[in-house]
Amino acid sequence: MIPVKICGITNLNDALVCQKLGVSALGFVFAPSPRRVSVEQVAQITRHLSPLILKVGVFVDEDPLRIHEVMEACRLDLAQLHGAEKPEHCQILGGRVIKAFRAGRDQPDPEWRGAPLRGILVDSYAANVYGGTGQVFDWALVANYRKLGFPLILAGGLNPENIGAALRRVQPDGIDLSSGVEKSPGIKDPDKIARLMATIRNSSSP
Ligand SMILES: O=C(O)c1ccccc1N[C@@H]1O[C@H](COP(=O)(O)O)[C@@H](O)[C@H]1O
Repeated sequence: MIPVKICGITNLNDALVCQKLGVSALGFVFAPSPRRVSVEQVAQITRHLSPLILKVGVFVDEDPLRIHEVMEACRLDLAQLHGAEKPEHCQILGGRVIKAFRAGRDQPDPEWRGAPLRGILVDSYAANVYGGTGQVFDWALVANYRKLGFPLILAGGLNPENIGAALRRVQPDGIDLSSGVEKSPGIKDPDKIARLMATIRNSSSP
């Protein structure tokens, strides 16, 4: 089954629901967002989670030394970078990085080839917002980013209704959802997550 990341977790209950439903990774947003969380909140949540689920911090143009501090304090496995960060950032973070590109907006410049990354994420572009837009982009644009040669995570407006089509069309190495599985900004909807996981499970059975 394809690895699933649910982003914008703000409370332990939502995190435990995701863990129980078989989600592979949880995202915590440390950038301006209706889903923004503090270091203290995330440290409290992650101490109750299985060591076998990945914990990911989401940052926008944050000082890499600060990111490192936050990752240590919150026991995070990876940093997901949504701003104008450069490959040097990823080096400082020991390569424990997923770099986000906004489809059609951020160019997959050659400087990223061979950068110390675990993978790239392709998200939608919306003016003045760095993520969590709830908007789908033209999936044909993914081809441009695949050329960088990293495992590719698809994001941007995914939800239980469109996930089947997205998997068939893009065949990503992972998917990332935030607003499409919420009741309201920052509060997840267990029914939507259960439907999402059931659809993915059915679409990956032989
Ligand atoms: O979720 C946020 O609020 C957010 C804020 C700033 C940067 C990234 C953010 N989340 C990431 O945005 C994409 C897509 O979200 P959506 O499914 O379209 O709502 C995803 O990669 C989240 O990790």
